[in-house]
Amino acid sequence: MNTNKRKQDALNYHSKGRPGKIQVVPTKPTNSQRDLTMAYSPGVAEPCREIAANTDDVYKYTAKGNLVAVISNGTAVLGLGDIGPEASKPVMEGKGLLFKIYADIDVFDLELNTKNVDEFVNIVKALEPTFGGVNLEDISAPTCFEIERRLKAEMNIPVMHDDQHGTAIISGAALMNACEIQGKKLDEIKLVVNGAGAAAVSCTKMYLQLGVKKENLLMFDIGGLITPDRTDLDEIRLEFASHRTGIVTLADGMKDADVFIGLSAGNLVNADMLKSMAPNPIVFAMANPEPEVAYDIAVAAREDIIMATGRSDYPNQVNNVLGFPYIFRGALDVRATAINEEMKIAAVHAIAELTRKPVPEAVNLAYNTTNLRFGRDYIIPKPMDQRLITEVSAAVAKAAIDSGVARIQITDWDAYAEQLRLRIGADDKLMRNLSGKAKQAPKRVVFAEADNYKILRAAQIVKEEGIAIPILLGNTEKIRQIIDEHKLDLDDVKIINTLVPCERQEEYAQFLYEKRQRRGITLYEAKKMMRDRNYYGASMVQFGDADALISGLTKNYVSTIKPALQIIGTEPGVAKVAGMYMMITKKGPLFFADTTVNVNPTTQDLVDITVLVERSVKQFNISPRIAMLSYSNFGSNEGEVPEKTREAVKILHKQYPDMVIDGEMQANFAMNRDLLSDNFPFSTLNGKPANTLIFPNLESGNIAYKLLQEVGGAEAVGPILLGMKKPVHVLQLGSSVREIVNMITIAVVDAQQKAQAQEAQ
Ligand SMILES: NC(=O)C1=CN([C@@H]2O[C@H](COP(=O)(O)OP(=O)(O)OC[C@H]3O[C@@H](n4cnc5c(N)ncnc54)[C@H](OP(=O)(O)O)[C@@H]3O)[C@@H](O)[C@H]2O)C=CC1
Ligand SMILES: CC(=O)C(=O)O
Ligand SMILES: [Mg+2]
Repeated sequence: MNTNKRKQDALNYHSKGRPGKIQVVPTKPTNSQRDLTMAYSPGVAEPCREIAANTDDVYKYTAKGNLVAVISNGTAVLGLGDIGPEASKPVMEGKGLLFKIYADIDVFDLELNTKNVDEFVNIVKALEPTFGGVNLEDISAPTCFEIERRLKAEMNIPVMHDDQHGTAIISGAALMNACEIQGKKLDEIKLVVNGAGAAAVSCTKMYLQLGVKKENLLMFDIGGLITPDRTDLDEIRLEFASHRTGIVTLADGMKDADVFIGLSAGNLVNADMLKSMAPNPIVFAMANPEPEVAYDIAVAAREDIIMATGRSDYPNQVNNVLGFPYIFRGALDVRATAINEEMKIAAVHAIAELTRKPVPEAVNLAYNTTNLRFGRDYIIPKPMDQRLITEVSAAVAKAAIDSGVARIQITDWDAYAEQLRLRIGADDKLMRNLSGKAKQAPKRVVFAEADNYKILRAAQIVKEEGIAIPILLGNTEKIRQIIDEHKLDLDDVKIINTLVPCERQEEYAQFLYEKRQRRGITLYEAKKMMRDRNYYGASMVQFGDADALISGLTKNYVSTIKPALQIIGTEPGVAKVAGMYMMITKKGPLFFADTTVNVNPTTQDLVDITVLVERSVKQFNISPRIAMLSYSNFGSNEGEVPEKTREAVKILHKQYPDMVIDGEMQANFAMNRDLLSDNFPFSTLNGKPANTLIFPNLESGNIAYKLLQEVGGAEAVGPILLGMKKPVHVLQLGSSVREIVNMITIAVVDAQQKAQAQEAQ
C-alpha cells in the first residue's frame, strides 16, 4: 500500500463515526424507571453504604476489579519521542481497545500533563480507589524507572510499566525460542542492544536473568557504546557498561554478534551491518512504527537470519501486545497486590511454550497462512491466538498465588480456564469435551479425498492432536506433492492409491458384488467401482480396516453417501438416514435436523428422524428438549406441514413417553421459555427453551442453520450423519479445515460409541 494511502486510511479509521476508539458501555439494564432507580439515586446509596462500611466491597459492587488505568505523559510515544500527552492519546486508546478485545479488561486511558515525577506519582496514587491495576505507558527513561519504583512501593494494586516489563517478557520468550531454533545457547550468545531507554534496560535485565552473560553484552545509546569511562551516564545505564575495547560505533559492535536487539528508533541498521553478524543471527528490530531495519532488507541480506519486528504486517511480531492483556488479566483475577518477578518469568515460559504447540486452524485463517509452526518464521505466538488468555493469564495467576501476592485464590483451574475463554467468546466447551473424548481412544479415519490440501491439513491436525490416525486415499504422488508444498507432517501416514491394485480391493469388490448382484451389479462392475475412493473407503470401514470414513468435500452429498449406503447400510431398524447440525451459539449448543437428507419427510419420517436425533444428542451428554417446528402453534393453523408435525408429536408422545418433545410450534416459542409458558402453559416443554429443533422439511432446516451461521455468528458442526451402521460422515462441499477437524472429532467419538455398543451386545 502506498504511504499516503496508508496514512489517510489510518486517519479515517480514527476520525470516522464516533471519533477515537473506545467508549463506555453500561453493564446493567437501563430500560425502565425501576432500572434507573437502581442504577442511580436512591438505589445506588445501598452499595455506597456497604463500601463505606467495608472498603474491599468496592470490588463487589463496582467495576474497579476489572478496570485498568493506562497512563502516559507522552514523553516516549512509540519511537516518536516526546510528542506530548494529547498526541499519546491514540496509543493509549489503542491499548484500551487491546485490553478489551484480548482479555475483556476495561480501561480508562489517562494522559497526564506533567513531566514532574512527584506530581505524576501523586496523581496516580490518588487514583487507587478507582482502578484494579495501573499500566504505565510510553514514559521516557530515566523518569519512568523512578515513577514505577515509587508507585509499586506506595500502591496496593498491580502497577506495571509495559514498555519495560511487557516488552521484556515477550522478547525474552522470543529470544529463548529463536536461540533454540538457531542452535545458540543463551549463556554463550554475543548480544548487542541498541537503545538504553525504558524498554532496552528492562529487556536486557530480563535476558541476563534468562542466562545471557553481562560480559557478552554491548549496549548503545545515542552517544554510542555504554562504557564505564563515559561521564554522561546515570547509574542505570552504567550497570550495562562494557569493558571491551576497540568498539566505537554500532557497526563495530554488530560484527560477529549473534543477536541484535533494537529498542531505539527506526532505520539505524543497514544490510552490511547484518552481513557482518555471526552465522545464524537473530535480529529483533522492535522500534515502532519503523523498525531499526526493515524486515525485507534484513531477510534479503541474510538467508540464515531469524528476523522479528514490533509490527503486525510481517512474521514474528515481537510486541508487548502479546503480554499486557493477559498479565493484567491473571493479576486482576487473583486480586494481586503487585506484578512481581515470579509472575513475569511465568509469563515468559507460558508464551515460549505455547509457541511450540500445534497452531489452531483459526490462527492460520486469521493470518491467511496455511501451516504456522514453531520455526524461523514463527518464534512467538500470534496476537490473535485465543489460547494466549488461558495459557498466560493462568500462569501469571498461579505465580501470583505461589509467590504470596494474591488476595484471592483460584483452586479450580479448569473452571478458571473456561471462564477466561468465555470472556473472549472463545468457549467451545462441547467441541473441547468431544475432542478430549476422542483423544482417549483415537480411531483410524479414512479420507476419501486426500488429494486435497484442506483434507491433508485437517489430517495433520487430528494426527498431531492425537484425535485420529489418518489413512489417505488418492494418487500417492499428488498427495506427497501437496504434503511437501505445504510442509505438512504426514510422512508416516498410510496412503492408498485405489487406481492401482491395492490391499483387499478384490475382496471388497467380491463383497459388493454379493450384496448387489440382484440389483444390477456384475463382478466386473464391482471391481471397477472399487477404484472409486468412496466405495473403497466405505469397504475399509465395513471390513474393519478403518473405523470411520470422511468424504464429501468435493462431491455432492448424494453421490458421496450412496456407496456407504450400498456397502455398509443403515443400522438395524433404521429405514432412512438423516443429517443433523450442531450449532454452537453464544447461548450454548443447538441441534438442528434434518438439514441434509430428507427433502420432504412424511409423518413417519419425522418420527424416525426425531428418534435418531434424540439418541445422538444424549450421546453428547446433553438432555434433549425437542421442539417440532412449524409455522403454527398447537393447531393454530391448518395445512400439510402443521398437520404432519402435530401428528408426529402425537405418535412420539405415545411411543416414547419419556422423550421431552412438543409441538407443533413456531421457532420463537421453542426458544423463549416465557413466551411459551405465558401462551401455552400446558406445553410439556415448559421450564427451559428447546435445544433440539426438528424442521418440517429440508429447506426450512437448511435455511435456518445457514442464517444462524451467517447472521447469528453460530458455528455449524456437521452434518452429522445419523442412522448408519458404521461411522461415515459426509462433509459439506467446500468445508473449512476447522469444520473438517470438527467432523473428524465427531466421527471418532461416533466410532468409539459404536464400538462400545457392539462390545455391550
Ligand atoms: N515492540 C515492542 O513491543 C516495543 C517497542 N518499543 C520501541 O522501543 C523504542 C524505545 O522505546 P522506549 O524505551 O519506551 O523509549 P525511551 O525514550 O525510554 O528510550 C529510547 C532509547 O533509544 C535510544 N535511541 C534513540 N535514537 C537512537 C540512536 N540513533 N542510536 C542509539 N540509540 C538511540 C535513546 O538513546 P538516548 O537515551 O541516548 O537518547 C534511548 O535510550 C521505541 O521505538 C518503541 O516504539 C518500546 C516498547 C515495546
Ligand atoms: C509497543 C509499544 O508499547 C511501543 O512501541 O511503545
Ligand atoms: Mg509503549
